[in-house]
Amino acid sequence: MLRDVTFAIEGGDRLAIVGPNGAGKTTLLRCLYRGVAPLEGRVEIDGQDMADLTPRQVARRVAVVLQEMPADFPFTVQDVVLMGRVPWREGLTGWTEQDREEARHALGHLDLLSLARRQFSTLSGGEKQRVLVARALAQNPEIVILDEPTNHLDIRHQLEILALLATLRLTIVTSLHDINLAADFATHVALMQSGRVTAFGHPDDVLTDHAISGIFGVLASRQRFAGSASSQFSFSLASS
Ligand SMILES: Nc1ncnc2c1ncn2[C@@H]1O[C@H](COP(=O)(O)OP(=O)(O)OP(=O)(O)O)[C@@H](O)[C@H]1O
Repeated sequence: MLRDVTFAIEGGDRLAIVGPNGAGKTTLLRCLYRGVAPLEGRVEIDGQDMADLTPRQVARRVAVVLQEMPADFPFTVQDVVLMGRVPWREGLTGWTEQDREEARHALGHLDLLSLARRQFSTLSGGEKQRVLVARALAQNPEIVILDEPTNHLDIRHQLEILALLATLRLTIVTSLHDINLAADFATHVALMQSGRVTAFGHPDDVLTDHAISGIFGVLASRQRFAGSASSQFSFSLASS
């Protein structure tokens, strides 16, 4: 259950939702892409209540990359990425050249062209994750919502996917467990605990030692490096 959640982001912002297991990150994301309707309150996109939009109107503006992957999915990588074009399809016509071009472009962006003809079900977890991001990009959305997009990825692909998302002129809303990745990637952070957003703002203002220590029940300490904008959190158990 979410309570008292109010925030706004602008086009082009990158929002990371950070918080412990069960804090409500996935539930908040579901509300944002209209996977569930809020019991109270509303989600607006450009001042319009999302509930007033058709699923197709939402899908043309918002692409979603979820953690759950279909186990047995008899499609090739190329087919899966083309599915991102469904909201743009008119009537019962087949794929247009533009659909195929958008899909190719997205596959190239995610370094997946060599896997285009493979069965999706035969890919590794990380490869599947990249295919689902490619499908979201082929959808040509304004907003991409991702639930733990780096979950199955090795460190290089984690950095690559977040760097790619950061270079696209899209609005990104993503849950992230890795606080260091969130601090580097996001323009805004929403810190969540027990269904509430307890802090919202610039990563430097929200991701403080005190806030992270309190919310996760650990000792968090952020080290900043001389002459560099980057920083690194280190963590230890509060009792150790
Ligand atoms: N469909 C549901 N019915 C009942 N409770 C639910 C449902 N979905 C989520 N919850 C509960 O709501 C709370 C928030 O869950 P949510 O999945 O949003 O957390 P989360 O922050 O994404 O957690 P995690 O980091 O573990 O993925 C949890 O206590 C969860 O058990």
